[in-house]
Amino acid sequence: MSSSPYAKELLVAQLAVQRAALLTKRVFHEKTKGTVSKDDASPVTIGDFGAQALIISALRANFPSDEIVAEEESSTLRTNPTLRDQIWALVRVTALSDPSAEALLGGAIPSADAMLDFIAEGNSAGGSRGRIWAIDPIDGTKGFLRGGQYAVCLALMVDGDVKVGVLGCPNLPIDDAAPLTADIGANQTDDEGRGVIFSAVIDQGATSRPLGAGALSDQSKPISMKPLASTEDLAAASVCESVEAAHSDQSSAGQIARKLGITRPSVRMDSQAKYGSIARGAGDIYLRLRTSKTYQEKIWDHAAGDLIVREAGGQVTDTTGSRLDFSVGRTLANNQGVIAAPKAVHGQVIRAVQEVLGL
Ligand SMILES: Nc1ncnc2c1ncn2[C@@H]1O[C@H](COP(=O)(O)O)[C@@H](O)[C@H]1OP(=O)(O)O
Ligand SMILES: [Mg+2]
Ligand SMILES: [Mg+2]
Ligand SMILES: [Mg+2]
Repeated sequence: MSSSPYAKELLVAQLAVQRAALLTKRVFHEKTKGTVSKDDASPVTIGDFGAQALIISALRANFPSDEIVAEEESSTLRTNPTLRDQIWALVRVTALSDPSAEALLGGAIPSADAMLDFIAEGNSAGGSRGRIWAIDPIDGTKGFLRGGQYAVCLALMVDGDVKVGVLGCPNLPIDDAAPLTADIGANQTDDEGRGVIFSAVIDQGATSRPLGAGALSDQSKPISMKPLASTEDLAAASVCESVEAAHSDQSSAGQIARKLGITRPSVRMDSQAKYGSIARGAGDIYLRLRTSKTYQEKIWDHAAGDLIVREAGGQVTDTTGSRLDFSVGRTLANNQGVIAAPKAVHGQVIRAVQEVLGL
């Protein structure tokens, strides 16, 4: 193993994300996905819980004293043995089908109860001190359920700063040069040519590699944002935004694009696949404009993507132009929305955002 900073964290994170992504793919092909509604009416499936259990067990085997902020909690499973057992069966069969990374990932989870305990360990309050991992086991659960884009997301923060970010995107093309496709309508789950892991380590650049099983042979390729520099470049840019109108103000995004001279319709896709897509130059700009004054973005929805885009030559801020602040807990309480774009044009994009939003 190379001795560059965070080499072990990167390797463990990639293997854990890969294994969790295999689990989610398995769930997609099952008839019962165990979908239940959470208190906020958003869906969660056996895939979300199972992926979170696998990632936390891998982190615990390697970094026992790190803190973990993860999206899902285990309390509903403790009173729902049927759901718990479905997840347990899935976790076991996935680990068996991915044997070659066993040594690094710490061996099998011993029991269903131990699995629930792992899921529950993602309850850190976050903050500005020490090593904290952020996990979104399935980001874009709605996209996942409809066969569109979703991402398995893992990031390490140290003293509030993201140092390592990994995104597993099972339904994106492996080919970094493949054009963007909108999420709705197309079945994007055929295995052929799809499945990619984006990674970044602070000051070491960003990469992509195919998502597979087991050991990671060296197939990482450096990725970079498209080098937009001029107003003409901007006019040909493509904008990525959420599928869900409730997650981002699509009408303001349309006005911003027009102000920048952009003529192409925006590409709507679920999840942090948007960050990965612009980081490899398949898209150019990610706009996320808040729709409510009360919703606070969650750190697990942005930490990995933020680093991957910045390491690929992009700039990521909120609509006021401030960097995303991962140091204040489980949410981005200090930020409003997200604007990600190639460095050279980010200022121009922010000006258009502020004119349209009246900031
Ligand atoms: N009102 C909201 N504004 C912005 N993001 C939201 C909102 N409600 C939920 N989300 C989160 O947006 C993420 C998906 O983003 P995208 O639209 O880019 O695919 C999900 O993690 C989802 O969280 P949750 O898991 O709680 O549903
Ligand atoms: Mg969710
Ligand atoms: Mg999410
Ligand atoms: Mg999620």
